[in-house]
Amino acid sequence: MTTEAHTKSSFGTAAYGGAGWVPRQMSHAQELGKLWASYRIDSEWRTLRAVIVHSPGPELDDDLDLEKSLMLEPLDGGKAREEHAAMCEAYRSAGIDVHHVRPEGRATPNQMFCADLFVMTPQGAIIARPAGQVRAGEERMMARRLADLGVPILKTLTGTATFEGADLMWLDEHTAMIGRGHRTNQEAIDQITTVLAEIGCETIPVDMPFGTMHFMGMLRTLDRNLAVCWPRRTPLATVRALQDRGYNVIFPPYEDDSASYRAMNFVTLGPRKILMVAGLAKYQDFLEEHQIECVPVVTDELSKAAGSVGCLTGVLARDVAP
Ligand SMILES: NC(=O)NCCC[C@H](N)C(=O)O
Repeated sequence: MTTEAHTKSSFGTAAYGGAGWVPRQMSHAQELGKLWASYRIDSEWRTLRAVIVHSPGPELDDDLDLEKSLMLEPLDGGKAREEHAAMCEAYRSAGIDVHHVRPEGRATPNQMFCADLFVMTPQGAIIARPAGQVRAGEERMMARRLADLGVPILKTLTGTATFEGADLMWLDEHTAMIGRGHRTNQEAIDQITTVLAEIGCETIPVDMPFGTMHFMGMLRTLDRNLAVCWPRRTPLATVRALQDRGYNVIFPPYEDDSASYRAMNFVTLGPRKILMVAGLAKYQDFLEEHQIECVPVVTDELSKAAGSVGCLTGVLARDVAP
């Protein structure tokens, strides 16, 4: 039977461009905080508002093959979980919202390193594509949770691109620097350069030395005009780009690889305030001499998995430039 709706012409109706049609009113950027959640970052130092973490579960109790699972030493799952819970509490005490990935099924042992699984931009997230086979798919759990939280996903990497979020740092509101190295390849840099250009941002790639893991370990930003870099490891182009933007670049005392790595693995809570690994008195003294307020958390057990505060923390939202 033919109904009236099927015989009447659709020409001139709103659905086909007629006078009743109301075009979309706002740009994507304007819709952040309205249709989409307002999570975004345009710096590494403005006040931190929200993070995403994965609190490790039974996956750390397995008898892990250290090399295959990219760990440094066997770790005690119970202690690691306690340390992780204390880190989350430190964020909450600082007034920061803590979201959890809650992966479906049993998590993989590195799922807790959330900083590697995405990176935020001024207009949404870029989903990472971890370089090692053992971490493949962790990003899917992150993407699902980000979508649930209302975070727009600007890009999921394709082809054979590999990128880990800890390789991208914001130098200013319009400029990101990416470390090309063990975890992030040129194909990923090309794709990220394109997507960031679409939102008016420039991408500067720099090469990292063999034997290093992430760019995060070479550059941390403490304030609008203060950055800390790893002596002799940070690319010249990074230090110069920071100085050109008015940063005072400081270099902490070098002790040994392990201590220096953990010392750089902090998260900036806001201008001149950081959440850092406890037990690094020399570095803490150095930072305090530069008027940095340090909030220490113990990560002795978690560090055996080759990552610490910075790696465990997916930064979701900071205040943005006015
Ligand atoms: N950003 C980081 O430094 N993440 C640490 C990742 C450790 C993990 N075991 C890995 O090798 O991928």
